[in-house]
Amino acid sequence: MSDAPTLLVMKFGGTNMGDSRAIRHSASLAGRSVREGVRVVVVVSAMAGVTNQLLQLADAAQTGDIATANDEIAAMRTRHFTAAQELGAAPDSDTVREIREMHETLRQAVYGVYLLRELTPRSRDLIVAFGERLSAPLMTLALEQSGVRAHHVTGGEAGIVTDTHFGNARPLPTAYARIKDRLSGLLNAGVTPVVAGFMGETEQGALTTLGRGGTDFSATIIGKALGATEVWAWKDVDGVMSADPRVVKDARNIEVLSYGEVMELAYFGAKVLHPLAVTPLQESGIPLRVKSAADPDFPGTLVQADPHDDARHPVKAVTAIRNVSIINVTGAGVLGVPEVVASLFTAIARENITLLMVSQSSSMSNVSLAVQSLYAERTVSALRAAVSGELKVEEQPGVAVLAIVGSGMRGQKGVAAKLFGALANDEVNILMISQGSSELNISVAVEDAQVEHATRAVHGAFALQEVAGSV
Ligand SMILES: Nc1ncnc2c1ncn2[C@@H]1O[C@H](COP(=O)(O)OP(=O)(O)O)[C@@H](O)[C@H]1O
Ligand SMILES: N[C@@H](CC(=O)OP(=O)(O)O)C(=O)O
Repeated sequence: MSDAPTLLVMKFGGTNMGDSRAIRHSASLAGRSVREGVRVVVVVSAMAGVTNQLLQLADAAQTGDIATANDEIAAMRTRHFTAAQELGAAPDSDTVREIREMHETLRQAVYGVYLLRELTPRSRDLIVAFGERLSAPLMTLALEQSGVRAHHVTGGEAGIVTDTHFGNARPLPTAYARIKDRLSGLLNAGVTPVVAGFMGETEQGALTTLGRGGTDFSATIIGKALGATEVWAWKDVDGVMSADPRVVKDARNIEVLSYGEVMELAYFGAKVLHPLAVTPLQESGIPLRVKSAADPDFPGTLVQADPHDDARHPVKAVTAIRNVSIINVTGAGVLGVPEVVASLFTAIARENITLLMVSQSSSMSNVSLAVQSLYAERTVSALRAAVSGELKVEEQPGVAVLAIVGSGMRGQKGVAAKLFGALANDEVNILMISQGSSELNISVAVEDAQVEHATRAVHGAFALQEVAGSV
């Protein structure tokens, strides 16, 4: 960064909000910049594990198991009370009262699901967003305790107005002016806004969520709205790594990535960022920094507009999506008819299912589609309905998609050969192959049981442990 930042949006994820110690440390990271005269907006995720717990208890209520749902809510309340107490909240404080009231509202919402035995995407969103609504007051408390004036708001109160795609909502163009309007007052008054991430609300005021991992997206939406100097996503890793460090022990931090590269990585399973997180930053060119909360002075990964290529190392990272199914559509001759292929894709689009990979045999007797196994049944039914018995539609489960990513592979010869060679040496069978015309990635479908050692083999073959981060 050449100039000192004037406004930073800082995102803290579930791990960095996991307990009172983690929250106090996160608050100290934000406080450090505030004390240096930087205006900071803090965006928080739910305490680690809470989002999954909320999803599970909502399902329990829907199936009639209200006792389990209530036990989970009680355990969650204890966890938030404990954190508040450890952060110094008195039993009669605003924070404790707010946490108590929110759990009561949550209990009522879950009871409604139990009575109706119905969990709509809209009610699931309302329930699942309580995690972030509950962690925001804890961050405010920690900031106030460290001498930073702070005030928390929900995503809707912060101005994040979205469409009505519950569970996967997108900001409306009007959101940006509204966010600026809502948050500037606090910032101008010297108050640090704490925004509950992951959520927005419709024009009618119904709560929406932005998809799993959506707090990254909340932060970049706010960053764009306020014209932030940078957006900082604090993580439990050094930055974006050359592979998932849980799978590849010697994965290295990548110093610089382009928006496009990060999107490919996130799309192909690198859980480190939400796939759409960089999209709000693309037009304005605002950089995103992925930083380690454990090592705040380490520069982490800078994500920016320009590619930063190193001709010697065209591939920057290897990543994988697990739990994938290949859907094979076969039927000699029929698939050669353009209308038939069009009807397959129309059926998929109608179901709003994301295709991870597509390939068609040149004899036109087979089309293979890779989808997350979660959507396999729906995909098979939709395709069978679309081709009405003329073609065979079958699921092949137990697949994973492995991708190598890097803008430097554009026009480079031998990259695919090296990938296939590494997989062959490791006795990994390739089920499908695809390369986008942008040449930012090459992806292959392999058996899920082989994906971890395949990832390590590919990481080694491209010598990522030696070069990533040293560009
Ligand atoms: N290429 C990668 N680089 C860094 N982390 C990765 C990568 N792929 C997967 N991960 C995983 O992503 C995790 C961080 O993402 P996440 O837990 O969603 O962050 P947070 O909740 O703190 O925002 C890491 O613990 C790591 O295991
Ligand atoms: N809590 C939400 C949103 C989120 O972004 O969380 P995290 O930052 O912990 O990945 C989720 O689990 O999906």
